[in-house]
Amino acid sequence: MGSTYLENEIRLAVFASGAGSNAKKLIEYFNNNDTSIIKVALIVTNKETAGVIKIADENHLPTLIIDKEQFFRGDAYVGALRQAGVHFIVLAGFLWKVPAQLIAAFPGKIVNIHPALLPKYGGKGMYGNFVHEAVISNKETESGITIHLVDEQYDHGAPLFQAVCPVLPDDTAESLAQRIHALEHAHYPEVVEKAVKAAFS
Ligand SMILES: Nc1nc2c(c(=O)[nH]1)N[C@@H](CN(C=O)c1ccc(C(=O)N[C@@H](CCC(=O)O)C(=O)O)cc1)CN2
Ligand SMILES: NCC(=O)N[C@@H]1O[C@H](COP(=O)([O-])[O-])[C@@H](O)[C@H]1O
Repeated sequence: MGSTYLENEIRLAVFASGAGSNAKKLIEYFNNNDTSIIKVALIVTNKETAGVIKIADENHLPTLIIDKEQFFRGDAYVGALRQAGVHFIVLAGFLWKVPAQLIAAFPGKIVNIHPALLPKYGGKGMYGNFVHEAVISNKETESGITIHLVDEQYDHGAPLFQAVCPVLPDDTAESLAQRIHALEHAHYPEVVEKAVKAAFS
């Protein structure tokens, strides 16, 4: 994957498995801002049907579609990410566990957004509407988002930011997801910007 890019750019790879609404907000925040040296440079997905691919195409961004064998038992795509000049990784609805090899290649430079108030409602199986269904089932009166550094366990890395929203008595997983998405879109880009600046300061 050939790339030409400005030497002073800090290049992000956004990993996503789904619709990509967070990826879209990150692209709009960084790539539509002429004063930012931080840019989304690559979209990485494990799903050939992911909506995030269309978002990448609409924004003239390259997409890397990864497979399990190389990701978990090969080089974890470290070579391809280096060739693309990637400096920092942002997980945005990515549904595979990032392997130790990739974490080691980007120490302190991988962040994730989780649609709940960790440490509750995290871990294997806790993604998408499964999270919101568990929150509602447990009659929680509030939920929110957690943005954290990524370590080798799911949803275990150092927290960077949390925001809270109410859970209403008549909420469904879909209505709560909509409220959570609004929090994500409002906060993720700025928290990513702060984390990237801290990593490269
Ligand atoms: N090493 C890490 N990798 C990932 C983390 C992390 O914190 N450390 N966060 C996840 C994102 N995530 C929650 O925020 C999450 C995503 C997916 C799962 C999960 O249970 N996945 C299933 C597979 C689902 C599929 O393939 O469709 C599974 O592992 O069985 C839990 C949490 C991203 N990676
Ligand atoms: N545990 C991981 C997890 O559930 N991540 C969640 O996936 C959604 C992706 O939405 P998007 O594709 O529209 O950005 C987001 O709500 C994100 O918090």
